[in-house]
Amino acid sequence: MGTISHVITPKLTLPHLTSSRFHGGSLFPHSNDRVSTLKLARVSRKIRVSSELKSQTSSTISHSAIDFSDPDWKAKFQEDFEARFRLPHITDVFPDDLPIPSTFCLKMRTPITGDFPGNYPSDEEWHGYINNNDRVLLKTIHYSSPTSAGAECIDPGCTWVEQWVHRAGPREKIYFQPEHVKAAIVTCGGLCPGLNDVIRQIVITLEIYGVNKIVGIPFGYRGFSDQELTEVPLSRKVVQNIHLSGGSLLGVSRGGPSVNDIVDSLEKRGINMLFVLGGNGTHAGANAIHNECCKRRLKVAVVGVPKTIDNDILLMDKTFGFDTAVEEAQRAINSAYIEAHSAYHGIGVVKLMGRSSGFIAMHASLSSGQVDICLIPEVPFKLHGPHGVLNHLKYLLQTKGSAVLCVAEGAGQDLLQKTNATDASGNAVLGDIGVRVQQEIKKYFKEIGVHADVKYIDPTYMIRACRANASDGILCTVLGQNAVHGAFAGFSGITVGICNTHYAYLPIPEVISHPRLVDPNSRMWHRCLTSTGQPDFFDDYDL
Ligand SMILES: Nc1ncnc2c1ncn2[C@@H]1O[C@H](COP(=O)(O)OP(=O)(O)O)[C@@H](O)[C@H]1O
Ligand SMILES: O=P(O)(O)OC[C@H]1O[C@](O)(COP(=O)(O)O)[C@@H](O)[C@@H]1O
Ligand SMILES: [Mg+2]
Repeated sequence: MGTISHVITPKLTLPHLTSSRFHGGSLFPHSNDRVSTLKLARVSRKIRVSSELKSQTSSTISHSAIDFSDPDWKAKFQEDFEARFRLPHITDVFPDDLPIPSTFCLKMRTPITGDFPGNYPSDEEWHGYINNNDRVLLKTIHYSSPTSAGAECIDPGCTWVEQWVHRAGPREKIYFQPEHVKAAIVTCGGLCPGLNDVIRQIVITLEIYGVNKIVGIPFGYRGFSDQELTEVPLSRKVVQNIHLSGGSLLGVSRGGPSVNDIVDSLEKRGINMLFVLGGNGTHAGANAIHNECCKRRLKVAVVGVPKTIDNDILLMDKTFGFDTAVEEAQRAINSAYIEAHSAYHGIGVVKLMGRSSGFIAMHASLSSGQVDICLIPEVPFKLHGPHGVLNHLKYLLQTKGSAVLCVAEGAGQDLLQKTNATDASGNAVLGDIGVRVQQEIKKYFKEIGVHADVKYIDPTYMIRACRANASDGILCTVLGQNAVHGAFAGFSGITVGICNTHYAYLPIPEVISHPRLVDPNSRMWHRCLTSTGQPDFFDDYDL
């Protein structure tokens, strides 16, 4: 694809009180500056972010290697970007593989007649296909300066550089004959609302292409090696109503067999399309499976659908299940609020999931409007001392009579004893910050002789075991369908996500290089601080 170059020439100017229309100049000299100074005084605590965190919150690229004195740096950057986001394809390994016309054509397949190859669509023109050169723009804001809120600039001058990724959807030509496909679906890691919706859509879409060998692998990657676990045959009939309940029809697990064993199992079972639903770990596994299949010259399409309520996958607007988890968390926060509000000097503490990313806690706090203190892993805090959480709670009891604190499970780990323990997937087992915060609050108020009625709510598993809400239901539907389109189009080692409201295919390594984190200098975190009214819980010299 050629590079499309844009010159930003702002034609639309917003009417402003300082414009010449207002005779005698501005009614409010420097009003803009003053308002923003006042407003931002509370929220613009530019948090000193470690360089590690900085690189993790900016979701595209490490720019340190770019030589900006080179007049061609922008073209080179875009070329490099295009190469990085190129989608691995079956023809990389099988260059002689020829595509056939797609069997996905809604016009031809309503009602589904089922038998192939006799029912391939005719030559009739249908405009429902995505062109392989279609692209989605990854970044849509032109920041005029690196100091603009949330700016993600590539060069010090904040040059506008377009970053295009591949558009998801059905292609006119496909690389698998439906009658030769055996498709498998596997769900790994922890639960997440919407898993059943995605399974359902994958099955339904595969059937529309004409696939009739579809199986589920039980209990995550473990199902590939455990002899006691047998494949689950899947069809539209089986999955018709599964989205009405939470969990996964197939079950989930952490840990499991080696990549070699998984690929052995794929070979033995004759699986040539694998749909992998999971988070960072699962995708690392999916990419390794894809690489191993390439190495063994197996024609297998491995396509991921990102699943994580933590919303910690890079580049995407959000992952499915996140919205539902935030919504479900409202019930816990509201209960904490009612309890705290109804008690004399009541303090409600709610612990929410979020291993390394505080998105659930931040969004749930923002959404509820009932939280006074939100603590997330990305922002350090102190419990004790004049600027600590406990002193602020005392202030809240004095001024409001009650308080609600929402803490993400990965927050404040520096305050807890490190265990070095890991789960079966190798994820660090975290100390319980919710319990610790609760204990410290009780101890503190006892010590200072102030009455405090502390209620602790831990809805952890409740927010992820529920059924997907309507908006997640739609997201799951589109992701599931696009996963199948991606596999039939011959892509492998890819995943599907929503980027700037459009659906895109992304090479797996680009989305899992590190967990996506809340940027403490982002507008969303600032909005959260404005909403809760909380101060900084650390001093500059603490960092
Ligand atoms: N780096 C990796 N390479 C291969 N497989 C992995 C890797 N990390 C995790 N896995 C496997 O992926 C599955 C899910 O990983 P886990 O971290 O528990 O959940 P999630 O995918 O939600 O992050 C597990 O079966 C685990 O063994
Ligand atoms: O008890 P489990 O199953 O290990 O799950 C706990 C973890 O699951 C999560 O909800 C999601 O993690 P995954 O994306 O790895 O599944 C984390 O927030 C949490 O730490
Ligand atoms: Mg994970």
